Amino acid sequence: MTLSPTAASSQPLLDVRGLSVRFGALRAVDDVSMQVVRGGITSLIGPNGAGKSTLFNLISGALRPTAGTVLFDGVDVTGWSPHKLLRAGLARSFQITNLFVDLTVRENLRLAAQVLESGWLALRPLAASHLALARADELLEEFALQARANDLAGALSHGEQRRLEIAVALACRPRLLLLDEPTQGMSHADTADTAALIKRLAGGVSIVLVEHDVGLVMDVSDHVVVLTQGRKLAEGPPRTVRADPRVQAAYFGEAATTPTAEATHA
Ligand SMILES: Nc1ncnc2c1ncn2[C@@H]1O[C@H](COP(=O)(O)OP(=O)(O)OP(=O)(O)O)[C@@H](O)[C@H]1O
Repeated sequence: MTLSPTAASSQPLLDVRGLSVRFGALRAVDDVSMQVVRGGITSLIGPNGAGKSTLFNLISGALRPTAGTVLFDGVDVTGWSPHKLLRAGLARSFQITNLFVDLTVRENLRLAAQVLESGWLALRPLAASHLALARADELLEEFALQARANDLAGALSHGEQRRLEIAVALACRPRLLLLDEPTQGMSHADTADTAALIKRLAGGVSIVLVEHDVGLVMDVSDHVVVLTQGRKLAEGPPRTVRADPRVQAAYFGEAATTPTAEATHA
């Protein structure tokens, strides 16, 4: 499927308008609007339970909103299935890895890349899927996973699995990539590598990042959106958001005023 390129390139790639969802009485996401421009990294931060993953679920089609719209490249994609969104160029990675642990690393990438192939080609035997195989090999190289290509995904280290997860999400060459806590559970070294990887990827794909590591967010982001209790509290460039007293009070707390935190994140 191709989205009609009616929009000027100055139009936001993603335009979320008044998005809401309730779970019973809980307004998990409450009238949130945000825009993602083409290129660069937009991060979504907020305390536990703020609604970050739920907002990702609404944007990526895993949940249907009770109100609001999602425009992707000018097209109303509200309520589209994750698969349909993926084919349109919107992919996501998950907080908990979503790999086929009993398949090899290359197989995981090849299966993900098959979305690239349309119509009858996709029904051909897997071995004949040349495009997908070529894309898998490209990603193995790009993500420095060649040495692990024939190992089961379940045998990878946690850091390698998270890296593979991002590679899988990129297999179909999306225009927008939603990354849900890519450094969760990672060592300090793996986190630093992931920050560098995210920066590098942003040259080719627009990224929306949910991340608890505020230092990483302030380092890699072009734009930061802060959620609390399902609502948008603030947004702007990292420095501006960091300095916003409402954000400091609601999210950063005391740490934001300490010299160490300022030196690290400002
Ligand atoms: N399927 C669901 N059913 C009921 N309540 C839910 C459901 N999913 C999320 N919630 C609730 O919605 C609120 C927002 O949760 P969400 O996971 O989006 O927050 P978050 O900002 O991603 O948190 P965290 O940083 O801990 O991952 C929380 O109160 C959570 O308990």
